[in-house]
Amino acid sequence: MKVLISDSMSPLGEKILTDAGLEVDVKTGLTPDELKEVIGEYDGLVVRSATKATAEIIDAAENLKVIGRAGIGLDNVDIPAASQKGIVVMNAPDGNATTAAEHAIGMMMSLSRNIPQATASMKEGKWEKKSFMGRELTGKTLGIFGIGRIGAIAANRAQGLKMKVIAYDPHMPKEMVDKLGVELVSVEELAKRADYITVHVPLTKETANALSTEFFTNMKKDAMFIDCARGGVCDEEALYKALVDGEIAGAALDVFAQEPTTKENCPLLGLKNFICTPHLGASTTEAQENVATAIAAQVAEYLTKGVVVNAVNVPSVSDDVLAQVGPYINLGEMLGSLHMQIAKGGVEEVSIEYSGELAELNTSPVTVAFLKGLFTPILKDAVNYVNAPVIARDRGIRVIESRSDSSSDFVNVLRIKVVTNEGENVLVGTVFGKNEPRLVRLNTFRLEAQAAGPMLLVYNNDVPGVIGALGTILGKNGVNISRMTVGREDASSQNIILCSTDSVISKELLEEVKQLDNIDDALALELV
Ligand SMILES: NC(=O)C1=CN([C@@H]2O[C@H](COP(=O)(O)OP(=O)(O)OC[C@H]3O[C@@H](n4cnc5c(N)ncnc54)[C@H](O)[C@@H]3O)[C@@H](O)[C@H]2O)C=CC1
Ligand SMILES: O=C(O)C(=O)COP(=O)(O)O
Repeated sequence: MKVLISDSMSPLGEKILTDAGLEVDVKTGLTPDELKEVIGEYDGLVVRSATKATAEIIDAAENLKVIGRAGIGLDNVDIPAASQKGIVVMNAPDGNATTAAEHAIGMMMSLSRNIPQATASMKEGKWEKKSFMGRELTGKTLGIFGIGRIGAIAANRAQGLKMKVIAYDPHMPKEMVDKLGVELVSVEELAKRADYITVHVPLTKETANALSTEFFTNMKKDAMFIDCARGGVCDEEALYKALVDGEIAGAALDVFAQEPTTKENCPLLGLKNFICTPHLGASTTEAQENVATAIAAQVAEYLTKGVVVNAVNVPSVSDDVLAQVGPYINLGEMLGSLHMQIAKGGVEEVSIEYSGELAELNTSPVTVAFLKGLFTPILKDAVNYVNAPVIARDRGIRVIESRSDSSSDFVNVLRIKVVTNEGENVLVGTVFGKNEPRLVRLNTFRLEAQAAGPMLLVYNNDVPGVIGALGTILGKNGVNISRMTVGREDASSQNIILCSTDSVISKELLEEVKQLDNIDDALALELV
């Protein structure tokens, strides 16, 4: 079998693949057309972030069985297209965390002491001692936006530099953050108190452009901003304005909305108080050896033995188990994703009840799939079918499983309650036919919904005219409703409406929907 390594990578990865008996070609810098031409020859493709494994490439990949990402982010891989072709997509989410955190600390020091600017000045033949007055880090406050793996390492290193560390992460329980010696604060407090802000969240629906004018205006005028996580989390136009208007003193970016980045597509590059690196967060020998060896071992294991490790689109279970519980794995993952999207506050406890015939099966892969679904909206590519239970444990989330052999209305029922620090939700699902997952209860509302793709969930009063008004406003905004289910609450005048739409509901449209008469609340949901 043949594997193509299409991005620059530690040679240790290639060695692992050839030692496993695979034929390996290393061809970096291929154009999309060149890749499309050769991809048909390969059973495996190993990438970093430069190669774009688009639907078109995947379509041309006649023999491809696995795509391995040496690193975390899978933004460059069309996962639904791969899943549709039965191609396993896997990543190596652990190997570069320390290196990425160190890069953020390096950026903080460079900003504080004007190291890049002073280097450039000396190289121009100048000796500008007075222009580059710096600032000490000791005693200053570092604010961490997203305290997961990398955020926690950055916190630890900053504490070593005698900094006070505060963090904002609405999905992290306070006790876990306390254990790191870090104070958990609101997003406003983070902006207002920190002397330096460093970003360590994935790009999700919730984090896209989350750091914008309001955040920068709340920051101290002499504070500095660092983002080594993902382009698109920080609104680059707002950052530009904040730097020019003196709302903040400096900024450092390693990641950009558009990469590769130039002065033409990113005016920040023209500012003196802005420093940058070309997505170097994971680029150390150590991290590259970690991720290359991990992904090569995973790809070799799959191609030679059929064993799936760290896949984001295929559960790690045998074919026998998959044949029995496969449809419930899809149901579990769907309920997990919906739960996180409707939950308010940080998750503390999950109770999963298996009833009916399902109670007699090996349901542990369903629990894992539920947890993967639960974390995907907030952690994105960092969660997979292997590490989801570990993430739950590390976040102090209690996972309680129970079984009952009776199920009221359906042959099989999966009932899942998620408790957060702000309340709880119950979702009930079942599988119709061979593989048709359905949501049949959302808290007290009974319904029968085929949840998929972009959706709009509306809580409304059960009075005439609501559906008409909703249809009109979506229609006016060019949003087509492909399916609509109304859920009734027993013995009350409340309804829910779940619409599947052909396009994603924008924030602005969602606000308009919320303003309609007799609508109490509305949420834009998405299942990918
Ligand atoms: N520049 C580079 O080369 C590299 C960038 N990265 C990126 O760094 C980021 C962080 O990676 P990890 O720490 O491994 O991920 P992680 O999944 O361990 O942590 C992410 C944290 O963000 C939190 N979060 C999610 N939504 C949030 C929100 N709306 N507000 C505040 N916090 C929120 C989560 O609860 C979680 O604790 C990812 O985007 C990853 O792709 C990772 C490696 C290298
Ligand atoms: O692992 C990640 O998510 C990264 O951002 C690193 O990207 P790279 O492998 O350096 O192209």
